[in-house]
Amino acid sequence: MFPIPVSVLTGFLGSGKTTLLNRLIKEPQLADTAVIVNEFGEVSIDHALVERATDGIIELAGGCLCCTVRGELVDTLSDLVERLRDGRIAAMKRIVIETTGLADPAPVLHALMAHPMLVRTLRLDGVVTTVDAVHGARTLDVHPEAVKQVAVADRLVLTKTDLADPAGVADLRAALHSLNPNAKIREASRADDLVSLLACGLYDPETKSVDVQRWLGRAAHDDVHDDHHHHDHGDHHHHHDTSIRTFSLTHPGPIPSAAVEMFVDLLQASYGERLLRMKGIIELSEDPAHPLVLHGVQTILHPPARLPKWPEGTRGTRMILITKDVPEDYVRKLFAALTSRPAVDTPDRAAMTDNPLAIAGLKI
Ligand SMILES: Nc1nc2c(ncn2[C@@H]2O[C@H](COP(=O)(O)OP(=O)(O)OP(=O)(O)O)[C@@H](O)[C@H]2O)c(=O)[nH]1
Repeated sequence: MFPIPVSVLTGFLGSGKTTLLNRLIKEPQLADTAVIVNEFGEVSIDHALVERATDGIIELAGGCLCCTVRGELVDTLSDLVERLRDGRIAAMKRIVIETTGLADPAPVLHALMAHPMLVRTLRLDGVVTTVDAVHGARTLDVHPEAVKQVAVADRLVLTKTDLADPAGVADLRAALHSLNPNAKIREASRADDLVSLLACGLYDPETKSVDVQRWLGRAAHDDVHDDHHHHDHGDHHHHHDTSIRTFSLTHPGPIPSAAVEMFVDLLQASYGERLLRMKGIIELSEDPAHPLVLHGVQTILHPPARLPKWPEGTRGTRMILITKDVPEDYVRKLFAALTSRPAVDTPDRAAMTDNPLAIAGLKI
């Protein structure tokens, strides 16, 4: 039964991790796979979006997998191993951990390679990193986490090549190759043999760049000093990058599609690529029985999808926004106005619809 191979699935915000995971777990050969997804934000959306009828999906709540819930990841894995040992759960062939898009993968890998109990029972079997072909190059320039995710990978999966300009894709491939010459690059649209994507062999930091070895070393250092100086390691940019914020918006009742459209249009027009990620499950007035799933990734709004029914009988609208330099207060007021829940000093939807940009007291 042991050691159980563990795959880490990482990649920047909205780069297609869950989409790939959904394809993977449908493969019959991967039927006995436990999936651990890292939930971000206060409301649960990711769980609803991983398409699996049975359980076997474990959610880690709150924040970034690499820092705040690293302890929780270790606890979850230890607990899983315990339950396997005494037969409380059926044997599994593999564990897949999907990190959040902003996660620095180094501490997660370090935990898997250095934790005394986990190294005996689990075997890190590779890191798969998704890279969005539309935004990838720019994201690598702006977000150091994205560079690390690429650098630690065994396999790089290019997503959204169907939406990208081919010359840009060629440049991106070259950039990826120079960041991580040993990783195989595949296109999600062509990845027919999905199972082989996961089986990478024992994870070997030696084949990675010198930077990766330094990052992993740094993660070890973090462990030793965990209690004392949590936040003073320069590599943890997202802790210090206070301009990046995650917040959620909820509304208990249905929302007209025109209001949803206006909300998303205004946000995208105003903030563009600063709207790093938007993810929502929406109860539409026009069709409340079928949840609408919205995915925004920087400047792109993907075609909305419908779920056949509400997960766990929950209705209403939940949205998660991950933003850079976007005033949360403005977004909240806009959402309140469009959902006809006027906050103090905020006009209602009718007033907004007439002249949405002229909201008293609101500046973009
Ligand atoms: N056209 C196209 N869309 C894709 C592709 N891969 C993913 N998407 C879309 O991109 C959006 C985001 O995909 P997800 O799989 O949720 O991305 P993620 O990396 O899990 O996102 P996070 O929740 O931020 O971690 C969804 O609307 C997907 O349908 C692709 O290869 N082509």
